[in-house]
Amino acid sequence: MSEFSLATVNLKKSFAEQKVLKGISLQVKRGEIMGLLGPNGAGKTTLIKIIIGILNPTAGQVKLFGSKQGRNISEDIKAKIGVVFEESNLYERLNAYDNLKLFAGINGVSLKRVNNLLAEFKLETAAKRAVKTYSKGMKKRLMICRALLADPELLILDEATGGLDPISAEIIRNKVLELKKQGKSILISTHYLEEADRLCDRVAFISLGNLIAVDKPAVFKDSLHKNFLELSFAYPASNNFELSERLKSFLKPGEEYQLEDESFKLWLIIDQTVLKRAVKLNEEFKLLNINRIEADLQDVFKQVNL
Ligand SMILES: Nc1ncnc2c1ncn2[C@@H]1O[C@H](COP(=O)(O)OP(=O)(O)OP(=O)(O)O)[C@@H](O)[C@H]1O
Repeated sequence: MSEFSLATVNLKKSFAEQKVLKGISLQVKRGEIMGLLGPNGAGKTTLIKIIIGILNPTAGQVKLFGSKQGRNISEDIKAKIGVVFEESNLYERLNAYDNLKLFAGINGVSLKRVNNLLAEFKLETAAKRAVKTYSKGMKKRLMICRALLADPELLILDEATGGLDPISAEIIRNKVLELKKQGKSILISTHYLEEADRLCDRVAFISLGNLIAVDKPAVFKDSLHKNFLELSFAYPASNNFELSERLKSFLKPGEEYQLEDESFKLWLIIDQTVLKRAVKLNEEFKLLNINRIEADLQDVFKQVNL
């Protein structure tokens, strides 16, 4: 059994003169949640379409569960993959139950599983209502149910969590984490960096068809060395010049301050001396607020896509 559910090897794709993928080699391990991040037009959807065999690559290879794929992906491999795209693939006039029943019939899946999925995704009470009356979040939950009918080993979500209400987003997130616990692999393409940070074991940054970097979110964030204590102190705006001079002499290189109406803020680098220095300031000024500021994936995204 291969360690990887999915591997692409130097995958390239051109549409006429436009080189959309320029040699992507990406691996998703079993039991791993991999995030695919990148600006609009980076090539994320094209990559996913090649992985599941909707598009053929111009060059390179896709390996699924250890086996090299040719032009057509075999039916038994297809059955191990569930995919959710941004656009709906549901029958709007049918209700949720009949939608799933239809696809369950095609895939030889039991009606018990249909009922279980509707319950897990909190769609039981609406199951007999036409899908056209559903909210965006409910439709998305149903699309995921559809993708999970055949209990796939690899679930691919392309922009599947965008613009959802918090309840639907939470149901989907919890389900993704549960699937991971069962040893399934999940590839998520998303613009929601906070979500990628919370969910993904590793994230891959794609820009202009190149794979820029792949690593754990924490490794990317740590690499930015953004780790500050943000302190706010009260200060009557009487002698700003004197205060500025005082703060300039206090701050280390890389630290900053900002004067506000009745207060000032400063950002101290978190190191072994930070608490001692914060206490010293607190003897001089009245402390209003204290926060820890760390890099997030938004900062990493900006850095990577410069
Ligand atoms: N069938 C096609 N024919 C021609 N060009 C295409 C085709 N499909 C995609 N492209 C182009 O390939 C580039 C990458 O598109 P893709 O949809 O893969 O990006 P993406 O990273 O998924 O973007 P987004 O985040 O906006 O969904 C875009 O410039 C797009 O116009």
